[in-house]
Amino acid sequence: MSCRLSVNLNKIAVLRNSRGGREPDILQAARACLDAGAHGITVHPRPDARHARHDDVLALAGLTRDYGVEFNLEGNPFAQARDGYVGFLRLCELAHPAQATLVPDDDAQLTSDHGFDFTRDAAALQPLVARLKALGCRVSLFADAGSEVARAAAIGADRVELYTGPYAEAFAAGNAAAALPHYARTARQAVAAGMAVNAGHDLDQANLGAFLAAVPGVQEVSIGHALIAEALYAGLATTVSRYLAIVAGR
Ligand SMILES: CC(=O)[C@@H](O)[C@H](O)COP(=O)(O)O
Ligand SMILES: NCC(=O)COP(=O)(O)O
Repeated sequence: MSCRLSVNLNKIAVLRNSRGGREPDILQAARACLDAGAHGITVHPRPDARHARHDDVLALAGLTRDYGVEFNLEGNPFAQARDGYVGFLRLCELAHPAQATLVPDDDAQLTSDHGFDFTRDAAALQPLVARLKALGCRVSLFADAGSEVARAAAIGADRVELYTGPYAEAFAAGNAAAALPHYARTARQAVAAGMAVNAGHDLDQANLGAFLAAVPGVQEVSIGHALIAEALYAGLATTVSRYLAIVAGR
């Protein structure tokens, strides 16, 4: 099966949140991605609500249900509920995402930057994975290349999502050939343990092809930061032309 693309809309929410109000509208962005053929939508709400918020999650859950596509909700299942954030498990109970991707990032992190330590975290993860599966969610665990992914299967995970940040860095430095075998080996181990493989973080139009060519069996990539940046460049010329037409007609 070919790889599926889930578009992460966190950055649309960041831009909107920077001004308050509704623009850019995360639902309009989601519709544009899905109308263009994207296979699903991802968001990664964080407890401080700097990205997608609780209301975005519920609205996107409805929209993706209407489109009949996958909604992938990412988050740290250990983060405490607090003002404005009900906690990841509760959010999954409310939104019923098709896929829940568990990511061990803490509040101080700018963005996700590592996968789980499956040996250390197994006992804590197992009941949470079971609860999510009882809700009907496919469960994916964020994993570093080279980590003990076979243990993720023992925890009950359906998939692992390979954290591709280090690959993206290596690619930018011209060292992709050194990094890719670690990802390929980890992907094979995951499949041998009975799971499927997703991948994400800092993937872009430049580095994605080489990754998919080298890493077997990747079923889904979730891409946000670079995709939204690339979309800005792709759309700026058209948009500037439209403004020029308006000011020229004054
Ligand atoms: C798990 C992962 O890698 C993504 O959810 C990523 O964290 C999204 O990017 P931002 O943190 O920049 O929103
Ligand atoms: N799971 C990775 C994701 O959703 C998007 O990560 P990025 O492309 O914003 O780095």
